[in-house]
Amino acid sequence: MSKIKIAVQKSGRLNQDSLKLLKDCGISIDNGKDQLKASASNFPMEVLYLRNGDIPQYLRDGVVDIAIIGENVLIEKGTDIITAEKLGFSKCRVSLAVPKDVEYNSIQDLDGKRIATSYPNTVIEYFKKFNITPDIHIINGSVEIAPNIGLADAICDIVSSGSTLFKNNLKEVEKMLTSEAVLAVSPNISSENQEILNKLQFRIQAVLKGRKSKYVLMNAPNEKVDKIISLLPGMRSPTVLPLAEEGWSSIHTVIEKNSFWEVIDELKENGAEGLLVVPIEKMVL
Ligand SMILES: Nc1ncnc2c1ncn2[C@@H]1O[C@H](COP(=O)(O)OP(=O)(O)OP(=O)(O)O)[C@@H](O)[C@H]1O
Ligand SMILES: O=P(O)(O)OC[C@H]1O[C@H](OP(=O)(O)OP(=O)(O)O)[C@H](O)[C@@H]1O
Ligand SMILES: [Mg+2]
Repeated sequence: MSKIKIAVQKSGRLNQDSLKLLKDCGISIDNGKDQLKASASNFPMEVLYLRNGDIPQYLRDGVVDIAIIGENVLIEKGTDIITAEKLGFSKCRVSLAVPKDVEYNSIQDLDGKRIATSYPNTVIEYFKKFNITPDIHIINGSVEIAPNIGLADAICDIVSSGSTLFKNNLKEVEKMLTSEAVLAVSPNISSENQEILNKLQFRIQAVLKGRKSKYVLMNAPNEKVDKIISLLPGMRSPTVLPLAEEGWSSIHTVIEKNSFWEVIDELKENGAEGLLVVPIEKMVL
């Protein structure tokens, strides 16, 4: 029987969340120490641990069928590769930054300036829109140090909290793109492995929907139930069950994770008591 080959980052920012996602999909991977290849014991899958930056080429060559990779790397090196699913972790942006004390009005200020980056194609594409040809210096790490050591006038790199920029006396001046981890697919995937991918994607979607939602339970006097239901931003109509105590009901529903805080005060004001918010492991609609 065929097995789908998935590339997961060997070490770095994506590694743990990628393995956690597979685990939450019910896939057990037999990991030996320092192994670069591992098999799943309960799903037709082989995991290859690779460098994030190398993955687009492996997908193109068909060495792997699918991968969990930073979207920004696909934009830089793999515009021909299909994104099957956004995975909701490793969120960041790719930005241009200049030294804090440099005056910056528009991107035209960077015309003729030296830009240090690990993402040359992304910079070239972005500058094309403004008819500027950047003077790019490719660096593969610690890009933020470049202006301080006189290697460049500006940088283009990943920004998340902004603390690396801050520590290096830089300010973000252009947000070029946003990125998160994605499930990418080789253009050469076989039809057999495409079927396995469909099964995996079904599981991933159920896990991601579960992560975005909460199961909410509360008690209320019967005469307040209709009003409370009207306040709940639910999936469908909530479940209402009678409590052992005469005249009281329990209301159950699923709501989007963050919307709970927006409605909690109103629910309480309208008679809801004993509210419970419970995580959801998987959700199939
Ligand atoms: N500070 C950050 N916050 C959130 N996401 C980030 C951050 N830095 C990087 N990422 C995302 O995680 C991905 C992997 O980053 P990481 O620094 O671990 O590896 P890398 O240096 O790009 O790759 P390689 O595996 O080739 O060494 C990036 O492509 C980006 O999508
Ligand atoms: O805005 P922040 O939250 O400070 O994050 C941004 C930093 O994170 C990444 O580096 P990472 O820590 O992955 O180190 P690396 O250069 O070794 O990949 C990125 O290259 C930035 O330097
Ligand atoms: Mg990094």
